[in-house]
Amino acid sequence: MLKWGILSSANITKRFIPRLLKSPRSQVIAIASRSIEKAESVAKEWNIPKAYGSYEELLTDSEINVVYVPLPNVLHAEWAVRAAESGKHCMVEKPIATKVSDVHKLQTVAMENNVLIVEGFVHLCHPQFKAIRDTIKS
Ligand SMILES: NC(=O)C1=CN([C@@H]2O[C@H](COP(=O)(O)OP(=O)(O)OC[C@H]3O[C@@H](n4cnc5c(N)ncnc54)[C@H](OP(=O)(O)O)[C@@H]3O)[C@@H](O)[C@H]2O)C=CC1
Ligand SMILES: O=C1OC[C@@H](O)[C@H](O)[C@H]1O
Repeated sequence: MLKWGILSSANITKRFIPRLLKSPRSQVIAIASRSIEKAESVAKEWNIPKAYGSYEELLTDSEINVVYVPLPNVLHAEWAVRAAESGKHCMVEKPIATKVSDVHKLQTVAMENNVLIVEGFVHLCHPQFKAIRDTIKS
């Protein structure tokens, strides 16, 4: 079972959380925000059991085994590293990082901590790219 912790009350969580709640393989355990009031408000909206007033606190929750990182792009690598170092798998919003050196760091930290770090690269599944692939093949 994927037991998710969500880092922030980003707008995209309004689209991500309802999809997760439909998945039989996922449970949303906690949400964190820099503001405990915001975290509690999002938690109440979606019946998420735990709310934290800092991202650090969420990463200490041993019930969570995968973290969703929808922070501003420049913070993706830092928090993916911190999640991996806390022993948690990580799904990072696109772009996974803003520097090639950070991508290399993510590869290293994932291997060292035996976790997966994946990018939520929505465009791979977009119909327009399927159409391009189909056109190239034909
Ligand atoms: N896959 C997809 O289809 C889409 C992906 N995205 C990606 O998702 C990510 C989030 O986008 P979006 O939802 O628009 O982001 P928002 O600006 O709505 O949210 C980002 C959140 O990050 C937190 N945060 C932490 N530090 C800062 C800071 N210094 N300044 C501002 N916010 C901060 C805030 O949460 P809090 O206050 O709760 O701590 C804030 O709500 C981006 O990486 C974007 O590229 C966006 C749209 C679609
Ligand atoms: O990456 C994206 O894909 C889906 C869009 O709705 C979103 O605005 C964009 O950031």
